[in-house]
Amino acid sequence: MIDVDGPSKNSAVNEWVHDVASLTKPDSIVWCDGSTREWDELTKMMVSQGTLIRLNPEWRPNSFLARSDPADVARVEDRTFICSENEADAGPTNNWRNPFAMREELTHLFAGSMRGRTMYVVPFSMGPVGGPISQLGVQITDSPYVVVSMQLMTRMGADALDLIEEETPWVPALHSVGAPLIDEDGTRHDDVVWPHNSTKYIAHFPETREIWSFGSGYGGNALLGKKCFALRIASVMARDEGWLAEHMLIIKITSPEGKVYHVAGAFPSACGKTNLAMLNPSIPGWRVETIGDDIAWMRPGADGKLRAINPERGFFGVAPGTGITTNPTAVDTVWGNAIFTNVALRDDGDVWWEGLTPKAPAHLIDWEGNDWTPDASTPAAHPNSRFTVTADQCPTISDDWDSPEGVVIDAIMFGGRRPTTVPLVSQARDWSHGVFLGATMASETTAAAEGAVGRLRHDPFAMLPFCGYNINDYFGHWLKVGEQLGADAPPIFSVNWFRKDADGRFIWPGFSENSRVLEWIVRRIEGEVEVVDSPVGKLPRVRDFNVDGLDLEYEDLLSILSVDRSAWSREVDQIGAYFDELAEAGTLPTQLTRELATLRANIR
Ligand SMILES: Nc1nc2c(ncn2[C@@H]2O[C@H](COP(=O)(O)OP(=O)(O)OP(=O)(O)O)[C@@H](O)[C@H]2O)c(=O)[nH]1
Ligand SMILES: O=C([O-])CC(=O)C(=O)O
Ligand SMILES: [Mn+2]
Repeated sequence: MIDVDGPSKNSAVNEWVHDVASLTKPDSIVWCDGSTREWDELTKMMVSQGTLIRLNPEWRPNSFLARSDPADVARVEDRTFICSENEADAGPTNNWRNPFAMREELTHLFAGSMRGRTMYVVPFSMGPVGGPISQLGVQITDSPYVVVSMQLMTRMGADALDLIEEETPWVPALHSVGAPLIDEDGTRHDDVVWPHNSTKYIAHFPETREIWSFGSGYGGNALLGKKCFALRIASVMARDEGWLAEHMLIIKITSPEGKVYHVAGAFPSACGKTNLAMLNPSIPGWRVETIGDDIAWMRPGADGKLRAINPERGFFGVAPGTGITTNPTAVDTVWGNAIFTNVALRDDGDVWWEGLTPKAPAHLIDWEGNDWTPDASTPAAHPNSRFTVTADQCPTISDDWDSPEGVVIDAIMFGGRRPTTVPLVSQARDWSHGVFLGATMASETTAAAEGAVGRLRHDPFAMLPFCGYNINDYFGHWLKVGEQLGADAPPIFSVNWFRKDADGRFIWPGFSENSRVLEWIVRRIEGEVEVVDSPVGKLPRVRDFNVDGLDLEYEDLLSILSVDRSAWSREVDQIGAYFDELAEAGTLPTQLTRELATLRANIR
């Protein structure tokens, strides 16, 4: 029998751990302290079990490769549920389940699910430990891979546990891979390299601020501080408390004049946040530093300005396409102390993925553990393969990246993967138009989630898979925050790096050249450049756009800086249909229908 007297000062934490252990029946319980020793022991154990492969320390010290089961490689959106008491509160974009029914179903699944395994208790802080915007949680998991990943991705361990006093709010986050090693009749099985269950549930209870995740060991399904807490549960907290929990990067920009700006940007999964967060400007005199690459918590501060923190401690970044030319900063960041999941293994014991170097090595072991040569018909690394590493290893990390009060946000960007229609950059006329730009974002799907890739879908605010409540109310909440900020509300911009030509090639070179767009945004913040008014927003005058040294045909630049009226006329119809769909399951703010009417009138 397990003792209820746990090490937490909060009796509810100890009781919950006790109750979960009684339900899941692990062999043992370990309270994680986040120490180097714990990391060393767990990684060593996983190497001996085959879950991790130690990379050659000469090239990649203290680093590991994990190969997941091919059936557990990405977020599972169709298995993700918002279990609010009323279905209407989950809204038109979420899968809903009755919380009582879901709890019952999950209780059955979790019963005995940790038999033969160790149950780890992982206290963590999202945001700097003890910070005014930070939040505390405790994850229970039977996956040591999740424990070491949480150590890189959150402030995990003894310090976080210490802060959870009897009355301190904390979020319980329960996780099991759902692969017990002992049957009910007592038969013991051998473990597999990547245990998971073909039945998966990523369940959220917004009213009681709880997370239950079953059956997956991968990324956003299993590292519960990230998408489940810092976005889905936090978006509900933010609605109730007047702040914003967003799928956004945060950067610090220093102009040649030495003036500093902080910019936040929402892009859907695998659409360029990490790359922009680590941008190496191609234009002289400009500097970009990293604050966050995936999540921003933003709050109107005492001075009335919008302040943001990155609640994470590390990066869980897309590997393919991250290379020495596209993102040398990320390549430098992962020099060591990193976990790589589903990338390829080189013969010299280092890692490789498509796009890391221009030429593939002559021989590799691919992400499924098979021999691979450059003439293979499948990629060596899975398209959603990832690196996990702490942010403090990033050479461009900003001094204020872990400032507990956060940084003042001077501009907000929204961007999707749009091969047509949406210009390279435009500025919203005002906050309400900016909310319309966020609400009408669409993007081609990527490998970050299970399902077809390259299908255009609406992804409002890049939050489609992450908003924990009714999206109509979420739009309303954004409008309210704007009203509160008033004249201090930052300007909002739409960007699109992904326009393609008739041959399917990207027109805009992207990556470090995106600094030219940032320059224009800064010039707009300063009121130094005029705009061209267009039906879709304020566009740059071509003469203001810095093209020095840029390898791009003038015609091509014009095409991505202008409005294609016939494409926009189709877009308006699509937005209209989407808004109708959303409004069937909630109250779409009238400001947004008005914005659409204005756009429709102007585009004809
Ligand atoms: N063409 C083009 N591709 C880009 C650009 N920026 C990023 N990408 C590609 O987009 C893919 C994903 O980019 P990331 O920056 O990792 O995406 P993310 O938004 O951080 O994704 P999540 O971690 O899934 O939320 C990579 O393959 C990049 O190479 C760009 O400016 N132009
Ligand atoms: O959650 C994940 O697995 C990775 C991620 O950032 C996303 O999908 O947006
Ligand atoms: Mn993300």
